Formats: sequence, structure tokens, C-alpha cells
Amino acid sequence: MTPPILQVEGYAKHFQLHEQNKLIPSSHNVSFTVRSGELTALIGPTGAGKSSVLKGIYRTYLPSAGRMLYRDALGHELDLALASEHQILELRRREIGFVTQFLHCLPRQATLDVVAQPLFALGVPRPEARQRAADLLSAMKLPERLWSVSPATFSGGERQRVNLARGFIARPRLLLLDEPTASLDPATAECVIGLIEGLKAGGTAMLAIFHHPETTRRLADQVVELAPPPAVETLLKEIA
Ligand SMILES: Nc1ncnc2c1ncn2[C@@H]1O[C@H](COP(=O)(O)OP(=O)(O)OP(=O)(O)O)[C@@H](O)[C@H]1O
Repeated sequence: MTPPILQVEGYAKHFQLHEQNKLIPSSHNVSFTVRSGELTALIGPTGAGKSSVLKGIYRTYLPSAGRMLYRDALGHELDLALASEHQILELRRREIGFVTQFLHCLPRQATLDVVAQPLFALGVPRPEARQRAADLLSAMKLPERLWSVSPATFSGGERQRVNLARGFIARPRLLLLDEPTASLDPATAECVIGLIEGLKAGGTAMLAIFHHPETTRRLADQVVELAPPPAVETLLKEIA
């Protein structure tokens, strides 16, 4: 069996709102293992902290507890919870991708360049990067007339396709997906499912939250269920 690319042990995240003197429990005592070429789905009730797990791994959030051992392309292991900002930025550039429901892009940047951006950052020549972006956007059936304009004014489904294409294009080693098919029509969602299967076959490890249980059933090699977060009083005792 291939060694895991990611081992999450006892991950927890809670939010301390100092100005309101409030503690908000989120993910709690989450442990699982992610392997290359497999998709691990996170499930659980709303507010259980599924998105917070993905954000912790991507280091948008600093975890409150736990280890996240990541094995990089050179075989070195590092704890994402302790990695420096520089290490995290390099991993985001080379190895770890994240597709959220929101697209962040520069104003007035053409859609084709928004999608090709991860390849530009890796030094792929611009014409080749743009061609690969065009191929992906065609596969996702985004009308060609939209490729030269900014996605800022796109509909939710159009923007989500751009977002997914940008997440897929560099074939990251680990891809985090937060409800990637939520705002897509059934035909486009089907096409995205096909692309996810293709990435899996190419060896990408994925950690995903899906809106529809049916998508989880079809794509997941492993399902990790998160329990609801503990009561504030319980958490306060634990961290005292
Ligand atoms: N930046 C933040 N500041 C304060 N509280 C937050 C923050 N991010 C998440 N939370 C809280 O953490 C808890 C878990 O949120 P999260 O979005 O991770 O849950 P989820 O399981 O993904 O939920 P859903 O299925 O509804 O998307 C919620 O109570 C949420 O309000």
C-alpha cells in the first residue's frame, strides 16, 4: 500500500472572538489519512467544522490542536500546523490546491489567464499554459466568448467552472475541494465528476466536501464523519 500523503491526527479548531469575549467551537478531535489517487470525503452535520478542516490543511486557519503530517514530492514529511509561511506558500504553488465556492481573481484579468495562472506560477510558457486552460474550459463547456473577459460578472455556475478549472489545471498532488459541484447544472456537474475521476487516476489525492450524498457515494474511496462540535463549557474545560 502506498504511504499516506497526509495524516491528520487530533485536529481541532476553535475561534476566540476576543472583542466579544466568545469562544466558538468548530472541528474537534479529527483524525484521518489521505492517500495518493484516492478521494476522502468529509461528511457531518452543518457546523461540524468540515470547511474548517480544509482551511486548516491549506493553512488559511492555524489549527488549535493536532498534527497534519504532509509528505511532499521529495518524500520529506512536515507538519503543516508548524510549517513556516514560506513553506506553505511554496506548497500552495507546487503541490496543494484548494477549490472553494468563491473565486478570487484580479480585476479585469481575462478568464483564460485566471485559469492559466497556476501554470504561469510554475514557469510553464504562456502559450502552452493558455492552451491547456482553453482545453479545460472547453471540457467544462464554458462558452468561448467568455474566455477573454473577466469572470467578475459571471453567473455562479460560470464562476464555479473557472474556479474548478484553475484548481485542476496544475494537477496538484493534494487537492482540497469545498462543495465543488454545488452551483452547477447536472450536465456540468457530471463533467466535473469525470475530471475528478481523471485526476484520481493520475494520482492526485483529494479531500472533499460534497453537497450531494450521491456524489460522495460515487467518488469517495473513504468517508470520514465529523461529530458535532462540543459545547462551549466542555471545550473551556478541555483547554483550561
Ligand atoms: N472565521 C471564523 N470565525 C468564527 N467562527 C467561524 C469561522 N469559520 C468558521 N466558524 C464557525 O465554525 C463552525 C464550523 O464551521 P464550518 O464552516 O467549518 O462548518 P461546516 O461543517 O463546513 O458547515 P456547513 O456544512 O454548514 O458548510 C461554525 O459554527 C462556524 O460559524
